[in-house]
Amino acid sequence: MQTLHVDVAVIGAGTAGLAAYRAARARGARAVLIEGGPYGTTCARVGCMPSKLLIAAAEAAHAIERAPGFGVHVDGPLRIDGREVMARVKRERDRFVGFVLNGVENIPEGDRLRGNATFIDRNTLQVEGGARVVARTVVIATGSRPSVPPVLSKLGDRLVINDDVFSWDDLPKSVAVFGPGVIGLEIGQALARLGVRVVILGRGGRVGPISDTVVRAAALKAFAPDFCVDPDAKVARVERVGDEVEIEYVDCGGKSVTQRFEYVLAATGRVPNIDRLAIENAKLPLNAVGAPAFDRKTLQVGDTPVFIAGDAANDMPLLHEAADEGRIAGDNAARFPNIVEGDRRAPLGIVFTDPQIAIVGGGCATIPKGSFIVGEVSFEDQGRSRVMLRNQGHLRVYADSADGRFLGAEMVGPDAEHIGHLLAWAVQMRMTVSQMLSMPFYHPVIEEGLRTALRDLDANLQKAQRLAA
Ligand SMILES: Cc1cc2nc3c(=O)[nH]c(=O)nc-3n(C[C@H](O)[C@H](O)[C@H](O)COP(=O)(O)OP(=O)(O)OC[C@H]3O[C@@H](n4cnc5c(N)ncnc54)[C@H](O)[C@@H]3O)c2cc1C
Ligand SMILES: NC(=O)c1ccc[n+]([C@@H]2O[C@H](COP(=O)([O-])OP(=O)(O)OC[C@H]3O[C@@H](n4cnc5c(N)ncnc54)[C@H](O)[C@@H]3O)[C@@H](O)[C@H]2O)c1
Repeated sequence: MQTLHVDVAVIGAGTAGLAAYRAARARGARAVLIEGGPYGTTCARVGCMPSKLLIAAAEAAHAIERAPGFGVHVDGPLRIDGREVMARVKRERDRFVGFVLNGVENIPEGDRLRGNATFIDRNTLQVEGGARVVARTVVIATGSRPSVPPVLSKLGDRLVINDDVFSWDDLPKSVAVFGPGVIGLEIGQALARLGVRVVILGRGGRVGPISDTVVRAAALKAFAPDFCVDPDAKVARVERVGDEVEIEYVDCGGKSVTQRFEYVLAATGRVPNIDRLAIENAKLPLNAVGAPAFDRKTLQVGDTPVFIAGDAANDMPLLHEAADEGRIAGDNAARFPNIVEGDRRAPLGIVFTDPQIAIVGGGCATIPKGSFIVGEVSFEDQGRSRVMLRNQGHLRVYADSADGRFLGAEMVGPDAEHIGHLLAWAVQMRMTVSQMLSMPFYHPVIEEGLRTALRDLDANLQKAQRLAA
């Protein structure tokens, strides 16, 4: 068996792994990139990009359905060709994957190892059916996979995950989505707008990444016309019957119903791929949930020569965070033991539903209770939003009650992807609410709604300061 001696071994050629490999190489390290599955990254193959392509088709259909509200009519019924929809999703997806594959092909062949890696010890990896790799340092960048609850595990080929959706040649007639998280809401709403009968059933009351109850209520109100989304559903039975799945549940009208669906989509969360690495052989320090304990600024696991990045780390399982973490981990793996802290950005999460959701600064659940003041605005009467018939949703903004520093926001509403960016930049620049209000606001724009929320926050800050004096 061949044994390779390298400086840095990166496990996983996804977004984090590719960034780690490139950062290690940039520092002059001899590095290898080990991949057990298909090249192309989760984001491009079955994640960010195909989901946004499906959503884009749904937006086109929805724009036609909304047009009569402006007095614009398309005579004749709307026709959605599921085969054409899926063909475009896959064609464009393949283009994005192609760019990643080109990048992988540019990596010297000797640096690319194929097969699943497992730990023999902290510095030694076995590549399944291939070489043994002895490395000065290792970067774990193995991503995540869907976690399927036992109640769905007996549905055979009627149970699908996100990967399966993007391999469909045609749209199905009906889908029951389990999990009103980010994936469930994005894919569920897109399918519903493309004419698929959809129900979204959750557990525990969560809606996407929202933690503010006012914003959560506004989101449920906004999504209601598209489908029944019950974040804490009472599901009595899930059973395969022939080529369908029969579900007995309490619907959004409070009625107990039994309905059949062509597919069940499991969107019930993702688990990091760290359980198939024989990680126990590396004797790494573990956290409370049994995962490697690491420093989020250096990505080092304890004081070991092992680093972790991307969804495998399960800190902020988002694309831009995976890229940042990969870069920091790869750089530090090459510098080891002289590691440095990398820059982390202000937290920002966006859900591409309609209306969109944005969570800035980690949202209100991450700010200690009693230490912040809230300002808010409803978009129902916001000028530009009404002009465009997109007047739904709510924005809540939070500031430090001691010094007026802006801390974050939660929003469901029009153009939340753009408002979210403005607000995340303000968090990262450590701006105060009055500094934000001194910035330009054009007329008539959706950002005027943001100004209303900031003015409300400013007034509430002043009130709190007067009361404290
Ligand atoms: C449907 C969906 C939509 C999404 N949309 C967005 C979005 O709009 N915006 C956003 O920011 N994020 C989005 N995400 C999240 C984003 O895709 C992930 O955070 C990101 O892709 C994680 O990158 P990664 O490098 O950690 O993992 P991956 O890209 O999954 O790479 C991990 C790699 O490791 C390999 N591997 C695993 N185990 C081993 C082993 N033992 N040996 C060798 N190789 C191994 C895997 O085969 C894989 O190629 C979405 C995710 C999904 C599922
Ligand atoms: N736009 C984006 O940035 C984007 C899009 C898609 C995915 N992602 C990433 O992928 C991650 C995973 O997404 P996800 O939607 O799978 O997870 P999630 O954690 O966002 O949501 C999972 C949902 O499933 C529910 N749930 C759990 N068990 C259940 C059960 N037995 N029955 C019904 N509901 C159940 C949970 O309460 C939660 O609401 C996200 O956290 C995000 O980081 C990001």
